[in-house]
Amino acid sequence: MSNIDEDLYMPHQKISYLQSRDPSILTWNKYGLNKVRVNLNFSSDESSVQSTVLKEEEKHLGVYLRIKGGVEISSIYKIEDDTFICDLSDSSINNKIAAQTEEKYKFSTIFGPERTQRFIFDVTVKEKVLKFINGENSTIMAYGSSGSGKTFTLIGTPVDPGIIPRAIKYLFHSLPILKEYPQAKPLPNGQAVILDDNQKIAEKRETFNILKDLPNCKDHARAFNAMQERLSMDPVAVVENITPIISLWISLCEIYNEQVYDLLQPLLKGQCRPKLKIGGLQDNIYIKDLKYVNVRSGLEAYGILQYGLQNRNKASTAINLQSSRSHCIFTIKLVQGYNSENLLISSFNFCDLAGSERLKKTLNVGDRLRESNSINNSLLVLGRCITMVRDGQDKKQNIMPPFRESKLTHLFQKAILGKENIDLMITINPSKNMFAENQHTLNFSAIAKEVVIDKTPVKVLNSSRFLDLDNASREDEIMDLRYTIRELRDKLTEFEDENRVLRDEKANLVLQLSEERLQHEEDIDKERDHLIKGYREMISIKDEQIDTLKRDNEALSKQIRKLQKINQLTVLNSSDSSDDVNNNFGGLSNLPTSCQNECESVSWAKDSANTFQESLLEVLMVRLAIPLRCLHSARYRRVVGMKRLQSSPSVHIGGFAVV
Ligand SMILES: Nc1ncnc2c1ncn2[C@@H]1O[C@H](COP(=O)(O)OP(=O)(O)OP(=O)(O)O)[C@@H](O)[C@H]1O
Repeated sequence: MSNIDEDLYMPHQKISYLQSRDPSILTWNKYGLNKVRVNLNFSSDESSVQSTVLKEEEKHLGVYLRIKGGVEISSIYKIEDDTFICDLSDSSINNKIAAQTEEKYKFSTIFGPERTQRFIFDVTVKEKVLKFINGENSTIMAYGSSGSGKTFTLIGTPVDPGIIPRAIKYLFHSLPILKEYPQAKPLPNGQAVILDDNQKIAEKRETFNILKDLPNCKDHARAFNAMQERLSMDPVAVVENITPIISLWISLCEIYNEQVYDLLQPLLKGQCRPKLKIGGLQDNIYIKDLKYVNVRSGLEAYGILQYGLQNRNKASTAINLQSSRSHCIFTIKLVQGYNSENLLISSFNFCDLAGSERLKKTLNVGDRLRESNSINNSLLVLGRCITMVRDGQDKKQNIMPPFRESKLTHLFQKAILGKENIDLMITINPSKNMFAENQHTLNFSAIAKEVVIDKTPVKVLNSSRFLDLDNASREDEIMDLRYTIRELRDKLTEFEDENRVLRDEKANLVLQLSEERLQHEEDIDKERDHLIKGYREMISIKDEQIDTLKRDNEALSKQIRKLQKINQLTVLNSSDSSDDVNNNFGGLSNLPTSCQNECESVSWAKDSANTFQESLLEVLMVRLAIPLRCLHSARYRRVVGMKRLQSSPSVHIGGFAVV
């Protein structure tokens, strides 16, 4: 250890608490009530590990129910010991499907709204922490609808910490002081390696770097210290046969929209959080490249947890102002032993599932809707997997549930199959308007409660195969390759299915297109025929009009010719010798042929019944300038074809008043 630079860890003033010891460590064993001796069993003989006799209750998955506090409990719910009863006869819940009057759900323990965080921790987790120190793996999963209190139960608040901070506290309370530098590190594939001096320094620097970036670290430190004071009187467990190698590591990741992200990975400005892959096979599924951060005290672990939680995807929905939009997995790993050949690795997973959501209630759209769909889908797969495990166990059949359909079930398949300690913390909001959500959650819990744990949890021991990193990584590579082959095969089948669907869709579209084209052509033909018919009709109407006009024109020309003759006669016989009349009538005798056209064009513009007469008058008065009084004579009237001209002294023609 000589080359380790002690100055490297000189605490920055702001994070000085990180280097101080937990008060719990200083008071370690001071309140040593109910001491528990933990005996580490390093025997690699599995039969010795499996010889432990399970209690009847432990043979099934542990399913706890927590009823949310601070809300009015609906009268339809009743608690009788460990049984939760829903009164389905209540008309207000409008449950049309219900055939029976009540539904009963049995749980390992029911925590009413009055139960404190501490009580819940004591019942559900405390003993598991000791098992964890003793080398066993455990998982606690919080399941419930959005806003029912999953995050509150697991994380809690600074004044009312949940299961995880209490577990951290209790763990460090029970362990002796850990060495300044970690001696061994867990590998992603579940094994562990001994660290050399440089690696030890690098790991310690990593922890320091994360904590120095933690905003509000003083608040977190204060919250944690306050919690420690409250917990200091708790009974502690004491590990008596401590091994020379003992290191604690934590990781935090989330499954968001079916992608795994490392929440402890510090990012540069503008850098996106990288997506992680899942590796391994069957009983050894793990997240590749997930970061494990070394911690030496509860305070450090709490700080790192807070750092990661700040990176978690949260958003406001109509149901919960701070709704978790992802499944979040917090893992504590403990590596203990004597040398690389005798290392025992245990892990404790805390999984805060995102809440199931009814889209009608959350009013989600856009990103929130996409998240809801992905959350609901993965919870649906979880439900299907648990149901199939239960059914398989019932019928003693080897059914393989669709674990790979979601990242969550893929990761926890060993625990769901009952090969590892797993407990479910079911949370419900007991208000009446959450009835449908609660029924769904309770039905899920009823199935989960029947899953049998078929093996005593097996301890993970380092075997000689994993003695050095080279071997471990080669083993890892083989597993990776196997996994990739399987993944590629799955993808190929998926692609083939998709391809078939697409081909069918294409054929349908081509058919549809040709049908539409035919239909379109028919429409065009119909339209064209219709237009042609219309034009033809219009042409025949116009022809008729032309004929009428021609006839009118001929009649007009006849009249004009008659007028010309009359005019000549009038000039010869007229008793009216006024100059005007003479001039005009003289002009009329020389009436040019264009005058006939004038008459014609005027009559064209008219549309009244007397068109022809009016046109004639117009020609006589305007073009030939025959005074109105002359037109009153019987001769003109006869020519024009009118019995009598208007008595009015003026006639309006073409907008001009002719007097
Ligand atoms: N047992 C309880 N007593 C008092 N308050 C509670 C309790 N459980 C939850 N709450 C409060 O209810 C609100 C919603 O709780 P929480 O965020 O834990 O729900 P959730 O189930 O995690 O929701 P989501 O799935 O949307 O993330 C929070 O303000 C929390 O403090």
